[in-house]
Order: sequence, then C-alpha cells, then structure tokens
Amino acid sequence: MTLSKPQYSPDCSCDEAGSAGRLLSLEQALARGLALASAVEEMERLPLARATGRITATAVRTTTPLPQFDNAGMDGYALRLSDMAGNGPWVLPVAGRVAAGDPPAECWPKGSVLRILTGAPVPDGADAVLMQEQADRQEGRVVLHARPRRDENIRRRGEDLQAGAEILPAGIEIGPREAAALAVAGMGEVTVRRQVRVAIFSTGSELREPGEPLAPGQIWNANRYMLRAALDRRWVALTDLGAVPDDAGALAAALRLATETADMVITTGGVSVGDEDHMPRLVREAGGEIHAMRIAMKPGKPVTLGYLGAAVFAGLPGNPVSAFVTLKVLAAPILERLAGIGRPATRDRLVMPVAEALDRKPGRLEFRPVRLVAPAEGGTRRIAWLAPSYSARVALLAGADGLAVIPPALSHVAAGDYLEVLTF
Ligand SMILES: Nc1nc2c(c(=O)[nH]1)N[C@H]1C(S)=C(S)[C@@H](COP(=O)(O)OP(=O)(O)OC[C@H]3O[C@@H](n4cnc5c(N)ncnc54)[C@H](O)[C@@H]3O)O[C@H]1N2
Ligand code: MOO
Repeated sequence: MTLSKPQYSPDCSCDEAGSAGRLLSLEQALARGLALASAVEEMERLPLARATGRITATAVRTTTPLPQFDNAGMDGYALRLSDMAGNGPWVLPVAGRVAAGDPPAECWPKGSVLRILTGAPVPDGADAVLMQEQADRQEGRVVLHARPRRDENIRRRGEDLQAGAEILPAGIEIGPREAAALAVAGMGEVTVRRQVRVAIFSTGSELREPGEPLAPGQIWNANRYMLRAALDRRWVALTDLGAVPDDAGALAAALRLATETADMVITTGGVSVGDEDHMPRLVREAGGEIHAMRIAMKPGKPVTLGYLGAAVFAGLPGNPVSAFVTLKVLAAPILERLAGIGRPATRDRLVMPVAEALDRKPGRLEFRPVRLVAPAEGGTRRIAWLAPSYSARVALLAGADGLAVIPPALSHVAAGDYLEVLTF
C-alpha cells in the first residue's frame, strides 16, 4: 500500500484544492502530491551486477576495514627508516620482491629493502615505500637517493573506511560511483526496493504515432515518447497503454486497466476545462480522489494530482512543454518518493544572470525554457530567452539548456538580474 492519509480535506470540488478560482502554489501542490506517496515496502536482494540503477533499501556498511591490509601506493622499495642513517645516498641489498596479489613477504632481514609494486602488501616493520624514480637499481642492490617521510606511499589498513562504516545510505540510486563503492567493500549482493510500477497513457483523439501518416487535424504523439524516455529507469517497471481517444468510455477503461497493477498512473491531456477534458471527472467517478489541481505555475496550470484505487494519479497537461515541466517539478518527485529515493534533488540548480530584460504577466511561478550562453567577452554564462510563447513548442526544449524559474510576483526581469535555473 502506498497511500498515507492527508491532513486536509481531499475533495477537490472545494476551493482549497485549487479547483475553483484560487490557484494552489506549487509548494502546496507538491506537498499534497508527496503526501499521497510513501516508498514501496517490498525489497529484493540482487547480485551487484544486476543492481545497477536500483535504489538501496537499507544503509550498507562495511564488514572489514578498507583497505584490508597495508599496501604500496607506488612501485618502488619498502624500507625501514632506521636503515637510512646519516646523509644519503644509501646502498642496500634487495632481499626480495612482492607484487599485487602476492601474500605478504615472510622474510625481510634488517638492513635490506624489498622490491614492491603498487597494491602489494607492505611487510610488517616497513616505514615507507620509496618510489622507484628516486632510486637506481643495480645487480642485487639499490641506491636510494631520498629519505621518504614515515608512511610515505603506504596505504594503511582501515585508512579509507573502518569496519562497520556506512558505504551508502538507504534511498540512493546505484550509479557508477555507488557500484564501485559497493564492489570495493566486497558486497556481492545488495538489498534494493522493488521497482515502482508506473502506467502511462496519452489522451487525445488527434494523436497518431510518429511514423504514421496524419489525416487533417491530427498530430504525432510527443508526450508518450517524452514520458517513455523519462521513465526509462531501472527502478521503474513501465506499462505503456499508448494513446486513448477523448471518449469517456475508452478513457475510463484505460484508467481501470492502468490502476489494476500500478503504483502510479501518469496521463497527459484532458485536464483543462474544454468539452473533451474528461480526466478529473473520470478519476472521481472511478472512486478516486483529487488532492490538487489548478496550480499557479506556468506552464502546467491544469495539472491534476490525486489517487485512484491504490495508485497515485498524476494527470499532466497535454501541451508537451507543460507535460515535461509538470513531470519534472511535480510528478517526478512523487515518483521518486514511491521509489524510496532519499537524496534531495538540489543537484541541478544554478543561479545565473539574465542576458536580456523580459516583461511578463505576473501571478504564476514560471518555468521558462532557456539557453545558457557565454558572453563573447568571456565570463559567467547568462540566461538567454528562447521564445515568447512555448507551452506547445516542444521542439524548442531539445535545444534548451534548462528552465529559468521566475517568481510569481515578477512582472519585469531586468538584464543582469539573477534567476535560478533547473539545468538539464
Ligand atoms: N479555456 C481554457 N482553455 C485552456 C486553459 C484554460 O485555463 N482555459 N488552459 C490551457 C492550458 S494552460 C493548457 S496547458 C492546456 C491543457 O489542456 P489539457 O491538459 O486538457 O490538454 P489537451 O486539451 O488534451 O491538449 C492540449 C494541447 O496539447 C496537445 N497534445 C495533447 N496531447 C499531446 C501529445 N501526447 N503529444 C503532442 N501534443 C499533445 C493537444 O493537441 C492540444 O493542442 O489547456 C489550455 N486551454
Ligand atoms: O498552464 Mo499551460 O500548461 O501554460 O500551457
């Protein structure tokens, strides 16, 4: 079960949820959306090789210190500082050789050095490894030209992590860095959360698949492929129901099918006020509840959040840029909560000056596709506007570098003002 009880009246026919007149702020809508979701509880234990892209379900701790044994950081000679009295150079016999993968040297007489290679175990009693560039090898002996500092070029047992130290917290997507950290600590298996089951469909009688011929009035379905690409994650199990025409019966059937197995249902289109915008009504008629709709954001005002059966429902607007933006700022954080992802998504935010002034109608928080351009004279990159109107111009997004965030009250942005940008 993925639902938690909200603290406010869930019936969205009331003003509070944003349906009548007053718009919800994005913060309010996001809080309500997040309150609908909690992390899927089931976990699975996977071999590390199959855990890529999955979400850690528990904190992972080392069982041994890392590194497990003192080892050489350079190719060179293991030595005792007590054998290097007075001023050098020092000439010492080479008593043996130890390479990475060899067991530690057993016999190492005082007054000698050991030839040692990077990663090889450093013998007990060694004070340092002198790198070979500071020595000259001769028949059976070596001339040492420098006295290393104590511990120089020795990686001591446990200096990386003590036994029991946390390698990764719960809620982390296993990418290349995380996989390497788990592997170096010897974790052959990892406990991850099960995949989040997401069902999607696009609504609209005008939609055809890319590659198909178009009759007059028809368009190619962009949102389906935007959603598919965005949800192509190893922690998502996707059911794609394709496109459904603006017919109440067909849409209700698609909603039923989608909610049979899904933790989250994401649709596009049909959430505005037109005669063929059926989605909020159908969700209610199917026994679902709507917790947020009509949000003071641009694009994306008609986005609709709630639940249906055991699934969280996110009805994104049909305009492709609106669908993209509402997925990024509303539906994706809810989905990440379902997946058990814990790391706050603050990584891809920058603050930058704008290149040119902009006048706009105040009232809604705006996410405007922009390019980030370096001035010809060099220096900080600046925000460059792309087009005055953009909700429907999805081709523009592919050439954008991010979304500039314009606070609701601003009617004028001056050249040189700083704005936050959500970078792609
Ligand atoms: N009288 C009003 N009309 C509209 C309002 C409003 O407040 N009052 N809001 C506008 C805003 S803002 C948006 S955003 C759209 C959202 O409408 P819907 O979510 O109901 O979307 P549709 O009407 O189904 O489609 C809108 C637009 O997008 C095209 N579309 C839809 N799906 C796709 C797809 N999968 N791929 C490509 N393009 C798609 C569709 O053909 C329409 O052109 O409502 C405004 N209207
Ligand atoms: O709110 Mo709509 O999403 O501007 O195009």
